[in-house]
Amino acid sequence: MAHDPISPINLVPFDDVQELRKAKPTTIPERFVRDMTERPTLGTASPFPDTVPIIDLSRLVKGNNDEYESEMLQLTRACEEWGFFQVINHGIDLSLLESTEKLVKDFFMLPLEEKQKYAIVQGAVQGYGQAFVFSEDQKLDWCNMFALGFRPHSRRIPKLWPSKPPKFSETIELYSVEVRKLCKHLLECIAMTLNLRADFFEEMFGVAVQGLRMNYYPPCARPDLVLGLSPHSDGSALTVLQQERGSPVGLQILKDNKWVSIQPIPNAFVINVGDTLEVLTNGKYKSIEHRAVTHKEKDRLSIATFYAPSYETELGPIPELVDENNPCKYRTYNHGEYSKHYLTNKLQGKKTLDFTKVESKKPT
Ligand SMILES: COC(=O)C(/C=C/C1=C(C)CCCC1(C)C)=C/O[C@H]1C=C(C)C(=O)O1
Ligand SMILES: O=C(O)CCC(=O)C(=O)O
Ligand SMILES: [Fe+2]
Repeated sequence: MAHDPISPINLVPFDDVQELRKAKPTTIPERFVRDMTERPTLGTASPFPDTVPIIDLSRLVKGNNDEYESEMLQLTRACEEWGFFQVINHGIDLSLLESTEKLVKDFFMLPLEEKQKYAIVQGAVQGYGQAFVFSEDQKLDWCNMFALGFRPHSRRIPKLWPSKPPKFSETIELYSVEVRKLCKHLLECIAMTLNLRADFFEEMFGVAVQGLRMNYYPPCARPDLVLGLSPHSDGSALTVLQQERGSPVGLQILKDNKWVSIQPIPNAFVINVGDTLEVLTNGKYKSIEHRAVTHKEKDRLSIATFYAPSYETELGPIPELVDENNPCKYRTYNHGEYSKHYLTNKLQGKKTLDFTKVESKKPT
C-alpha cells in the first residue's frame, strides 16, 4: 500500500484541544498563545466595502449567453483580484452536504480514545491530529484535525477510515465523488478564463490527488490570543471548503495586507486558488494567505478538499502565460517533490512557495 511520498515525518505529539477545553483551564497554555504580531484583532475590523466574489455556477451551466459571459467575467475577476470566491447553486445535493457535516461533527464528538484509533501515522499525512507540527517550540493551532486521502485509490489508508459514526465512510466517499466533479468543472471554467482548452488541467493533472481535511475549532476563552489555523496558502491547485451551517465567522484572508473575514453563505462552498495554480498561471492567479480565528462561545467546523495534480506531474508556468511582460517566475519541478516539501514544513504564510521560485540573478 502506498503512503504519501513523505517518509518519515517526525511530528511532535500534540495537545488535543477538545480535551484541553473540557479541563476548563483558567489560562490558555503557552503553546497556544501567539506572539503579539500574530494575534488576531477581533471585532475591530471595519466593515469591508468589497466582499469576496460570488459565482452562481448554474449560470455557467444553463444560463443564457449574457448570464454566462457575466459569470465568466466575475470568475476571472475572482481569480485575478481575490484568489478566493464563494460558489452558489453548485448542483451538489444539499442533503449530502448536511449529512457529511453532521457525521464529521459526530466524529469529532467521539471520545478521544476512539479518535486516537485513527491517529496520524508516521510516514503518512493522514489521520487524526495536528499535521505541520515539527518542533516543541512551535505554536499550536486551536483546532483538532482529521485528514484522509481519497484519490488516487492507492493513497488510501483503510485503517484510518473510521467505523464510527456509522455511515461516516460511505457518506464522505459520496461527498468526495461529488466534490471531485465540482473541482473538475471549476478547473474547466478557470482554463477558459485563461484562453486555454477546457480540458487543459484535466489532461495535465492525470489522476488528480484529492485529500480531505476536517477541521474542528472548539470555542476558546481567549480568542484574542490564539489562532484556529496558522496563516498559510494551500499547496493544492484548488481547494473547496465547506463551512458548517450556522458557523460563526472564522475564515480570514489576507487582502491588501489586511485580514478580511469571509462571511459564511449557507450551502455555498468557499473556493480558493492554491499554490499549484499560481505556478501554472505564472502568478496571474495567486494563492492567497488565509487563517482561521476562533470564537469565545461557539465552535466551528470546516471541511477542506484539496485537489492537486498527480505526484508524477512535472509542473511549471504554462508557456502561453509567459511573455516579456510577464517573464517566467517559477521553475519546473515535480509535483510529488513539492508536496513533500509542503507537508514537511510548518504552515508559514506563502513561504513554501519559495520552493518553486526561479532564483533571482545575483548582481555580478
Ligand atoms: C493547507 O493544507 C494543504 O494545503 C494540504 C495539502 C496537501 C496536499 C498537497 C500540498 C499536494 C497534493 C496532495 C495533498 C492534497 C496531500 C493539506 O494536506 C493535509 C494533510 C494533512 C495531514 C493535513 O492536515 O492537511
Ligand atoms: O477552517 C477554515 O475556514 C480554513 C481551513 C483551511 O484553510 C484549510 O484547511 O486549509
Ligand atoms: Fe487552507
